[in-house]
Amino acid sequence: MAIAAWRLAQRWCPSFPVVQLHMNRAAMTASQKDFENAMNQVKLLKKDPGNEVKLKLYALYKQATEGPCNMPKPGVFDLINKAKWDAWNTLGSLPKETARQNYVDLVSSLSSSLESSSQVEPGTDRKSTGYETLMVTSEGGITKITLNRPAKKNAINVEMYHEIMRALKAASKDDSSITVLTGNGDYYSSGNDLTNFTDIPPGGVEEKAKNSAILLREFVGCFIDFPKPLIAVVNGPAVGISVTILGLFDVVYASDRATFHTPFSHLGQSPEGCSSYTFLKIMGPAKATEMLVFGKKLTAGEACAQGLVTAVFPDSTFQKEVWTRLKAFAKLPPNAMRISKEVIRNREKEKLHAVNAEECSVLQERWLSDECMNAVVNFLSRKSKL
Ligand SMILES: CCCC/C=C/CC(=O)SCCNC(=O)CCNC(=O)[C@H](O)C(C)(C)COP(=O)(O)OP(=O)(O)OC[C@H]1O[C@@H](n2cnc3c(N)ncnc32)[C@H](O)[C@@H]1OP(=O)(O)O
Repeated sequence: MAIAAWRLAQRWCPSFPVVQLHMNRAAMTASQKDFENAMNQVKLLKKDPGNEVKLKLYALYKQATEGPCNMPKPGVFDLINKAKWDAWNTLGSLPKETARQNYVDLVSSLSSSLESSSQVEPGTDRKSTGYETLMVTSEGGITKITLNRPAKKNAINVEMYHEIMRALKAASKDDSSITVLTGNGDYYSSGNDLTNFTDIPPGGVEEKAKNSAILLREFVGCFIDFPKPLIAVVNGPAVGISVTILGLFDVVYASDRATFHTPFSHLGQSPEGCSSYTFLKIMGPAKATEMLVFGKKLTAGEACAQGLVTAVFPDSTFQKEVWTRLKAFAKLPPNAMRISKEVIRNREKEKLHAVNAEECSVLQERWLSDECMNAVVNFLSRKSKL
């Protein structure tokens, strides 16, 4: 029974082994008082812990107070309640006491991780803390922004969109010469986190679509306006928005393990990241249509042949070869590089902002379509994958 509960808990809470350690050490279950304290602590958290954690907290709370989920499953379009139901239902027959303890432990690990992430690491000015979804370092003239949700294939949730914008703004002002974006783990990024669509505000799906279009426009705008050389180090497969914005990078290096996939039609969506303009310029309309309309997945070699990728390296030597080049670039005079980028890119900026605005407004409509909603529901209910 205890092993079953442990396995179950591991499934819904990746940090569970850590939590479990605390439990074993303390060899006790949380009292009702601990549980109530934890509930109060949640209200005091200074930072939003994100949807995934909120769903875990919800599920554990329900399990601890009501026991196993025996409510009828909400309809497919009732996205929020369905996500909540799924989270609770996943806990199966986890005993109430264990759920209560796990709730207390999760809140405690959450409070300490959110507190510590806002503290500056003593004795170093190289690693920027205060990011939940990224690792940001600055060293030897290179600011490196690493997408850091490997367990989710570096899917970009709302928090990550905001953090990337924050990191880019900081990098544009710091003393580095070049900026690099890469991914931690086996993926570069699986694109937009599809659970972003489940957090529906009081104004309903229309408000959600409007807010998402505003966020997307601002996000892509940061790439259009980024003033220093921006290099993508594509360490593995890239999907959706992580591919489209590559057209706004100055150089794209890829491992031969990387693939480039923009399955917008499959998802009932349409191109973003200015790809409806940049991809046509880079690879011509027919190849761009194969990717953006028909969702053709390119190998790194194909993406390189089509001009989206600058160079491809064998995965075994990828990091070594790429970083040797990047370190050499970072030694070049920074002002000359910035000004050259300005000369190359500036005349396109106005056009790119106009394209970005148009793409976002088309997408705002698309997100409300049955085609898009069905695709998201199918992914979230584990019925489909790319
Ligand atoms: C607000 C601005 C909006 C801008 C819009 C942009 C458009 C796009 O970016 S469209 C592209 C959207 N991305 C996808 O459709 C990818 C969906 N993911 C998949 O099809 C598969 O996960 C994968 C092919 C990428 C990987 O498959 P694999 O079998 O290797 O791994 P999984 O077990 O599926 O993944 C591990 C883990 O990660 C979760 N996950 C992966 N990608 C996403 C994602 N894009 N959104 C949400 N969650 C994702 C996956 O569910 C697994 O989670 P669990 O371990 O909890 O089951």
